[in-house]
Amino acid sequence: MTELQEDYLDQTALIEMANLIVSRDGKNILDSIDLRIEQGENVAIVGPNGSGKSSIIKVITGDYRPRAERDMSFRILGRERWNLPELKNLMGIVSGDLQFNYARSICGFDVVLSGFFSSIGIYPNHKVKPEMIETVFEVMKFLEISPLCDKLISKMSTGEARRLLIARALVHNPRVLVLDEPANSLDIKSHHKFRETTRKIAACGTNIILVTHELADIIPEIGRVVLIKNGKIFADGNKEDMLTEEKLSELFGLPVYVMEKDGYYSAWC
Ligand SMILES: Nc1ncnc2c1ncn2[C@@H]1O[C@H](COP(=O)(O)OP(=O)(O)OP(=O)(O)O)[C@@H](O)[C@H]1O
Repeated sequence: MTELQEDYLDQTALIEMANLIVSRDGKNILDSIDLRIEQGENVAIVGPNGSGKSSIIKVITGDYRPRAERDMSFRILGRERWNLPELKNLMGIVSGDLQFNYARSICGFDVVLSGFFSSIGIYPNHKVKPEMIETVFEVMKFLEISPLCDKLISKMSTGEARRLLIARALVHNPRVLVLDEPANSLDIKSHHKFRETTRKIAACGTNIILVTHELADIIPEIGRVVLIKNGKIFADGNKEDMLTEEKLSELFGLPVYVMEKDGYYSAWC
């Protein structure tokens, strides 16, 4: 854990948003969002396609700026302003966009190593220190992906590449791992492996913020679910109270059936 991280180990919320609005093309894609996520809390953000889930993540990562309304506030660990290296130390991000950027010939080891430089691959100007190399080996071992060291990411399966990108996100030992639709296009076995990986990370005390429309992605360690609809928070609370047939039917606008088994949920209609 870095000094910066230790400084913030208090009761300050991890993320606080109040009356947060984001507009694009004259439309509020996020509208009056009030959201507080505590340190140590694992949260899933669930909603239909286009509801605003990824936009919330893009606000957190600084890619989208909220509108400067008078009563708007947005803080991460109590602070309104963060520079990129600080945010990078705090959060690891895995998204589909990132995987698309990596669709070329870079070996697994370099993909993970490039997490230290927030780059796509390793370049001559990167100063690679021995402790970075050690960390890459450690993280790959922890995630049980050491055999992917020499394999080109362009030749990996989607599941392998996804776990590699999680390793890339973890090299800084971040406090928070943000997963945006992480299990898209994974088959049943890869999905299982992915969930086991996420559980292992959560067990080590890393906060998980998961964005998904797939209930099966929500690991038992996630206790809170925020439902998003049309850019607004539709409901927010304990997983058991949110993942009900009544709430999900209203969220998706059609009758949804839900089943729970061993802490995992699935839904169909
Ligand atoms: N840069 C942008 N310019 C214009 N519209 C945008 C932009 N980014 C997002 N939107 C719109 O905002 C809405 C919310 O998008 P967002 O990607 O946050 O949804 P989502 O819930 O993550 O969807 P999905 O599940 O399909 O990934 C969508 O209608 C989308 O078209």
